[in-house]
Amino acid sequence: MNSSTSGVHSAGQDGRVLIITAVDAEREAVLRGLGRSARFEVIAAGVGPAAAAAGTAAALAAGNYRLVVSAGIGGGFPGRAAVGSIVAATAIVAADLGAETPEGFRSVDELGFGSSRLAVDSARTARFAEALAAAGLPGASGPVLTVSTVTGSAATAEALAVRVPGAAAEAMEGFGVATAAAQYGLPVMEVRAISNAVGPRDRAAWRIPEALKALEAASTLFLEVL
Ligand SMILES: O=C(O)c1cccc(C(=O)CC[C@H]2O[C@@H](n3cnc4c(=O)[nH]cnc43)[C@H](O)[C@@H]2O)c1
Repeated sequence: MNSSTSGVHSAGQDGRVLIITAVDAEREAVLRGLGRSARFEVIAAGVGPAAAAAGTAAALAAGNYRLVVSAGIGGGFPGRAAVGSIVAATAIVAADLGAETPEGFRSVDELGFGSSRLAVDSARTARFAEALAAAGLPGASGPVLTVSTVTGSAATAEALAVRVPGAAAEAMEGFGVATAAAQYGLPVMEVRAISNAVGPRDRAAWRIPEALKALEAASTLFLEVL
């Protein structure tokens, strides 16, 4: 057992909720919010959709879960999700999965190779969004994009917003987590605490401590909603 899977949340128990983060700082924020509840397992699986899918699949093969949640920090689309707010995904979209053509980007859907959009557990997502509002936490809902490259220009941000109408946030793991969950027939959710705006790269402007605090606050609501 490594440091990312050890602790009070790894006690064997049926029907738990599996929460996948990318890095340990996110995992620790989620654990602070959850307290000592044994209903949850929280694993830091690594950055990006491949690590997320592999880590999720390995956890699902080893345990008994009823729900999978992709959680962490993320970029918020201007006008949709402000820094410090919490986004509940209404869909999980692999926004850069496709082909570049002379006519522009073509998604895997258009290419006939599958779907770049996976459904979330809409009932639990709605309950979570209601709980955010009731707790007075700043929240937003909308599709959350999974990208392999963090957006770093206004042009890409605009292209993604056009590609996925209503896009609220982007991150790098949701589609991998959701793909693994789907293979096990399990419902999935994605929750992102916004650390930065999607747009021109300005790493110094990322508000990671604030986002981790928001992630911790959001995770307290998992106890009542999930
Ligand atoms: O440096 C730190 O202390 C630190 C603490 C927690 C997390 C990080 C990360 O850099 C995690 C990488 C993670 O962040 C997500 N993310 C955040 N903003 C964006 C974005 O604008 N576009 C795409 N992904 C974003 C992503 O899911 C990465 O896994 C550092």
